[in-house]
Amino acid sequence: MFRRTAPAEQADRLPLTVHNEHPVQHSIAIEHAFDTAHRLPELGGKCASLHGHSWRVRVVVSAISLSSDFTVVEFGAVKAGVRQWIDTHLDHGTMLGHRDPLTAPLAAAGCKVFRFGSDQPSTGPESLAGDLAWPTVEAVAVLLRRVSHNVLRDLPGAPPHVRIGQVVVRETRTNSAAYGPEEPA
Ligand SMILES: Nc1nc2c(c(=O)[nH]1)N=C([C@H](O)[C@H](O)COP(=O)(O)OP(=O)(O)OP(=O)(O)O)CN2
Repeated sequence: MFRRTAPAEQADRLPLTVHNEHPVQHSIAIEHAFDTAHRLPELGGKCASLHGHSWRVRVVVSAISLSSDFTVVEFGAVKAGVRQWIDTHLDHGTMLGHRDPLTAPLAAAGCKVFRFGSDQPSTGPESLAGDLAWPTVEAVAVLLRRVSHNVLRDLPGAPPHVRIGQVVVRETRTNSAAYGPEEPA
């Protein structure tokens, strides 16, 4: 015979869980698009040639409970911060490995260049990709999760229980990479 594990009148007061493992979470997501070139010489073939993509990024922000205004965090503030960083450092620019010989001529021609894998700057935007040797879509997802984390950290009055969840970066209609905790089912 089927038996309840708790009396019905107590059930509403039990902690909410999914599969008894993950706490139930609230999450929101913001998206942005940017047009940026890259090349991946270590992969060889056509990826070694300088080429561009219309990239899309989706950033999940999650919280175990809502703030007093019944939000995880206000959309606009997160979106503005992530968009501003991407538009300043990546959009209409070129992402290269730091030893890529194209870096110097592109920069000399006044083109925006963002170097991955450069451990030279210990601060500044490129330091966020210092341990990422090449601008693969996987590495761009790691970079943009770090960027999103910093945006959230620097929001005035950011609630301490709010976290950046999974970041998904899409470089083409068929190719994408995700980084960060999976969203609870
Ligand atoms: N794991 C990864 N593999 C590849 C990456 C990457 O970042 N991570 N990047 C590339 C290239 O950037 C390339 O632009 C995309 O490659 P590919 O899908 O082979 O090319 P198409 O978009 O032209 O593919 P079609 O679906 O045939 O049009 C390669 N691999």
